[in-house]
Amino acid sequence: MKYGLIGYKGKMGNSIKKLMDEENHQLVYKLDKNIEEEIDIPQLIIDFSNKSLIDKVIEKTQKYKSKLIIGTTALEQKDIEKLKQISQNTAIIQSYNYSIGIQLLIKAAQMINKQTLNWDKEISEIHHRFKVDKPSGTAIMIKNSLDQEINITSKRLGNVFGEHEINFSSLEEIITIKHQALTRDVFARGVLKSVNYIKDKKNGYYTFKDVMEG
Ligand SMILES: NC(=O)C1=CN([C@@H]2O[C@H](COP(=O)(O)OP(=O)(O)OC[C@H]3O[C@@H](n4cnc5c(N)ncnc54)[C@H](OP(=O)(O)O)[C@@H]3O)[C@@H](O)[C@H]2O)C=CC1
Ligand SMILES: O=C(O)C1=N[C@H](C(=O)O)C[C@H](O)C1
Repeated sequence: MKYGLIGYKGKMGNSIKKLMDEENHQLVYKLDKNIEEEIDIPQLIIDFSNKSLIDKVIEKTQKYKSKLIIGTTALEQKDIEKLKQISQNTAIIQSYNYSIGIQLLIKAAQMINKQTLNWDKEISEIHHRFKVDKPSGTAIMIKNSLDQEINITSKRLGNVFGEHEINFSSLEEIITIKHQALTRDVFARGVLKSVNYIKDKKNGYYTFKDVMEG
């Protein structure tokens, strides 16, 4: 598939390009801070850049009439609404976390949450020192999946790829569930899975949960 990569010089961009190359996809459009290169019309745009670029991402998706897989976090509700609007004319997959493990963690958390409604709950996340947004998009996604106000604490340490922990506590016991990303490739592999999912989709707004249940 001919694809474009926005944020292609970044940590995720590098990981995604490596895996897309292995699957013989062709990178025909690149956009990063100091470069824009168009070799051909991309059928799909993949965006792992920065929320400040969202209008440019939408503009390019509309210009090329391409499909879109977006992983950039810290989007505002108005940005999500714009993506849903343009998904009437193309297929879009949006997720703050493309790892299979986090989808399973959310399922487990929802099951536990149903049985512990009056328990104390806390979400904590740790990421590398270069991460510009706080809390992580994944922590927000977990909180939203439990549909209740839950405190989130964040740490920015070294080169941590992504750790998310949820604690459920009564006065007599604690349940802790945790996910650790050991490589950025875990997210890139979820993007590859999403590329195969979106191939035959005409239009619509999808999440990585839809891809997993595909
Ligand atoms: N959904 C998921 O599964 C995952 C999502 N993410 C998210 O993906 C995004 C990127 O993460 P990561 O790759 O670690 O970040 P990086 O900072 O390594 O990469 C971001 C890239 O986008 C470029 N960029 C940033 N701002 C602009 C701008 N205003 N104009 C043009 N280019 C810009 C950066 O260029 P420069 O380096 O020159 O600033 C860089 O090349 C983040 O939002 C992160 O939270 C990360 C991992 C997994
Ligand atoms: O910036 C990162 O690295 C990550 N960001 C995403 C988030 O904000 O949840 C996903 C993952 O945890 C890695």
